[in-house]
Amino acid sequence: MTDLAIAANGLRKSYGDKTVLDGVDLAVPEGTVFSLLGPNGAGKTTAVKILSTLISPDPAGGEIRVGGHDLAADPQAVRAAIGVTGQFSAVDGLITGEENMLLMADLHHLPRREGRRVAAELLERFDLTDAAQKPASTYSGGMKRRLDIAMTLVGDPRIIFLDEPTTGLDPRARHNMWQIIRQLVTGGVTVFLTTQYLEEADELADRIAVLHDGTIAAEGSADELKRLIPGGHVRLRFTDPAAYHNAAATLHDVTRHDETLALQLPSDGSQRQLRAILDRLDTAGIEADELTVHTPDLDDVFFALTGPADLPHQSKETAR
Ligand SMILES: Nc1ncnc2c1ncn2[C@@H]1O[C@H](COP(=O)(O)OP(=O)(O)OP(=O)(O)O)[C@@H](O)[C@H]1O
Repeated sequence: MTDLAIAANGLRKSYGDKTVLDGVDLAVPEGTVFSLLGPNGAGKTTAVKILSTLISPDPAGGEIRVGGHDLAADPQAVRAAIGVTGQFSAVDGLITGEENMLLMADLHHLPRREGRRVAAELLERFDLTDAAQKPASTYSGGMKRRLDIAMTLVGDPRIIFLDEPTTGLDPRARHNMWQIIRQLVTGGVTVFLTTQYLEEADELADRIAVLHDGTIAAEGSADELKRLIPGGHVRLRFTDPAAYHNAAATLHDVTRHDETLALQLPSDGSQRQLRAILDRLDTAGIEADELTVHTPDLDDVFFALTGPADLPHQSKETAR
């Protein structure tokens, strides 16, 4: 158990008769990124709030340990070991970035000189030195998030909870944030990340748990989760109806889409399989106008596990 930064057995939380978490087990090794993935309202923030001692779990659940400390018996020790950056920023817009940092240093009872040193170092590390004397309300969304994380790091936490850290950020700011998270982990910090972005979990997380209906519907690395579901296929499109019909008769195991003159074949996307398909077409003298390979991604896993999306799912296909 000692190498687990976070360990929870049967985490439960209900509000009235609404069960939000219905027995969630978590095991997050030190120095790794764990991502809790789930649609709106799945209970991600609730899990973060419990693990960071902001709210209590239902008493029926099992033991929860964070940073090696029992959450129920020693919440103070847990608080000392963690940092939390929520969806709603802790940044005070009326004061400057530097003043926000110094406020955190005071909260952590750092001596004045030490507080100034830590604040300056973190502002530099998060590329906020130039903006340090400006009111935080003038910062962009990405700058505010960076300041928020910098403030979290003042207490030098070994475990950081990041609740949807990139929601609302533009792609550049999101990639910057990913870089920051990777650097934190390189420095030995454990990151518990909640996100609605599958790409984010895919990029960052060592392990991903998909939260659905109050329980973990699946857990594993991104690759393990992708292997859980079938869905790899090759799609061939034709403009010539005769070529389309010939191909449908020549190839095995095809699904026909007569309206669009498209054929779909199950495939793992390997070179060997693609060559076999193309060889059969060549031998029959048939030329497809377009060939695309679809490999399952985390979106497919997510929809397979949590039910259909609200919007029609746009399949991601790689043209070859
Ligand atoms: N204090 C509360 N009282 C009653 N219901 C609550 C309370 N806090 C959260 N809930 C409900 O619990 C459910 C889970 O909420 P939570 O904020 O944990 O979801 P989430 O996965 O973080 O969603 P989002 O991605 O939208 O932030 C929601 O249905 C929410 O309405």
